[in-house]
Amino acid sequence: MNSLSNISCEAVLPVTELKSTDEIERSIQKKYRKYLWSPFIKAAKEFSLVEDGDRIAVAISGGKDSLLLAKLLQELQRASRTEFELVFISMNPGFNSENLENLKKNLDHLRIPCEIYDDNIFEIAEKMAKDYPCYMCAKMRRGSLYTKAVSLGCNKLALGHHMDDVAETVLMSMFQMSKYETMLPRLKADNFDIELIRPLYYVEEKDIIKFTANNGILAMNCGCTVAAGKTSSKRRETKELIRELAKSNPNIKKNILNSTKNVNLEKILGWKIGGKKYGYLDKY
Ligand SMILES: Nc1ncnc2c1ncn2[C@@H]1O[C@H](COP(=O)(O)OP(=O)(O)OP(=O)(O)O)[C@@H](O)[C@H]1O
Repeated sequence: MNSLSNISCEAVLPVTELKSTDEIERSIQKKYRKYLWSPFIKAAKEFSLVEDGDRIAVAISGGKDSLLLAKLLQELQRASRTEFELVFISMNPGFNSENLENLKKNLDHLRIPCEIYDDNIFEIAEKMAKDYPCYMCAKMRRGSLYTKAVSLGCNKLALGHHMDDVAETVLMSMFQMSKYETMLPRLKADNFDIELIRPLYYVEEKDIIKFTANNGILAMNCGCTVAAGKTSSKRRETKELIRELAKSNPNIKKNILNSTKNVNLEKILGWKIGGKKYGYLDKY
């Protein structure tokens, strides 16, 4: 076993015993309708994420976000007139046996018929980029999931990124890379004939945590050193910053996300389209 897979982290712990599958499924439409179902539907409609004839691979990491993503898409399939197929896939990057057993237990209890396949990216990421393996790991994970989804005949791959991930990404681009851009809710994959969709785009992480903890689900919290808080992570710093700012501005995450819908190009110094750079002085 490699060291990335063998560290425990601050957990989202259940605050009750595990609820029955029926109860958990019902809670999506009842107790959490406003916080989970409605924002999920809003994003699905606004960005046409799910369409007739789609065959969607749902990427399950075993964490709280993708478990909820699977349940929401199953519920949509049950409730909507749109005809689409779902295929659930989980890449085992070298999880320890405890995590793997828990993942299988959760999939079984939540009635998610998921194929778990091995791709030992932890070991490779750690060898190639020992101090900051995140980037390498994420890149390899994306390639692995695209390849698997395409091999299963899927035209879309659904990921569990949520509103907090989006807001953090916008700030990280500005603070770390001096550029303004966001994580898109739907995009064509580079080098693969597949689209990536993010149906939790408008769902807040705190509501996913409530759903998970109050239904007694012990989701996988992290399978690696970085998520366990052992290595410096810019994302963690940014999350902390937004949390701090939200104390005086509760709308901060929504505002950051919405700012990417309201870019006033007349008050921007420079921008890029199709790899070409433009500046506001071009028209003078
Ligand atoms: N090992 C994996 N197998 C399949 N899908 C994965 C895997 N790891 C990540 N994903 C997909 O990529 C998304 C983003 O990954 P990330 O590691 O940022 O997860 P996260 O924000 O902790 O979400 P989650 O709670 O679902 O783990 C996940 O929600 C999931 O859809």
